[in-house]
Amino acid sequence: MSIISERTQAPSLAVESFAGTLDVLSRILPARLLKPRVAIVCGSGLSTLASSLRDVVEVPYSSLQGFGKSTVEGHRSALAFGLTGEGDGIPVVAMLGRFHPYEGHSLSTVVYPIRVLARLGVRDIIITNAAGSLNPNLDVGTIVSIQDHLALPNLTGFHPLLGPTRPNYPRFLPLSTAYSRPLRRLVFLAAHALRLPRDALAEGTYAWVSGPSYETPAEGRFLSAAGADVVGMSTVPEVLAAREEGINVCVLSLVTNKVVIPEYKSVREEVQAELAGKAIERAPEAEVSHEEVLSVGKQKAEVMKSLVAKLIELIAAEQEK
Ligand SMILES: O=P(O)(O)O[C@H]1O[C@H](CO)[C@@H](O)[C@H]1O
Ligand SMILES: Nc1nc2[nH]cnc2c(=O)[nH]1
Repeated sequence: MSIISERTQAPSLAVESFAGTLDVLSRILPARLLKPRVAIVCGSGLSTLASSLRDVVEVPYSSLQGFGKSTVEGHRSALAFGLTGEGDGIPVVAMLGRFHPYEGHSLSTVVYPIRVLARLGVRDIIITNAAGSLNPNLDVGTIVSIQDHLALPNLTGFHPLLGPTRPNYPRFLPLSTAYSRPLRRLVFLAAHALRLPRDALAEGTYAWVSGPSYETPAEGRFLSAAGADVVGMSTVPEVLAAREEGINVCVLSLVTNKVVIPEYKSVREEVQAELAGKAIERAPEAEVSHEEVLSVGKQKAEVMKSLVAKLIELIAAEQEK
């Protein structure tokens, strides 16, 4: 998959086979689950976000035309339809696993499920991810409500909305209000209702990179200097497709590791200190791993789950107004 082939394949049109997908869903799902009002995208290690749903019907991606297969550990490959909240319940759909371009998926495949969710009637989407911290104030375990993004791939031609103009879609999508302010407000109200500690939830900007390598320290400093607080390899294409489809977007990043390590010191300083007989303060040389990312996801699963469940309740109440 090269940028050129992405450009020339008219990505937004290539794999659209909505009728088939919707037909399968309408045959499998009971009527009360077929029209979800809110969707969740579960990030790396966060599939348990859907475990608070009841009356769940899981539909494997393999049975849905146009869907790829998630190949990353910590991502399953199914849609989970279910209910949350009291009484009749609020119909919700969760993507248990997403697609990343680094897996070899085209950008059109990456965003295809979002377009299907739009056709099911989803009006609000909560997109979650695991991310590295670029901001010294954001510690591992912090949940970050994303208010903006910095997407170098988009600015340099790797963009999910490239392709011929389509009827009923904006040619030039504005993004200045992509991260819904009303939904971000509800995130903080949900945290308040749950009495989460003040530092459990922060606000910040997400940098999208293609991966699959993690950042070098210099890349981390670069993204931080450019204004990003956390970095990850997903989410932004989904946000763009959701906005193009008219869905309100809320993004929650779980900080799973630090990318910018403030104590960074040069080897030269270390050697000079050593030669001068001074005590050597070695720079930490930690390496991030996907196992570490998944393990933080596991540790924080409960708090993420309760925040998302409360947020859905508040969203549903707003939808009813
Ligand atoms: O963004 P999600 O899918 O949560 O996953 C994040 O974790 C993986 C790296 O550990 C990358 O895929 C990165 O994007
Ligand atoms: N690019 C990137 N993605 C991540 N996902 C979880 N942690 C990281 C990280 O440090 N960098």
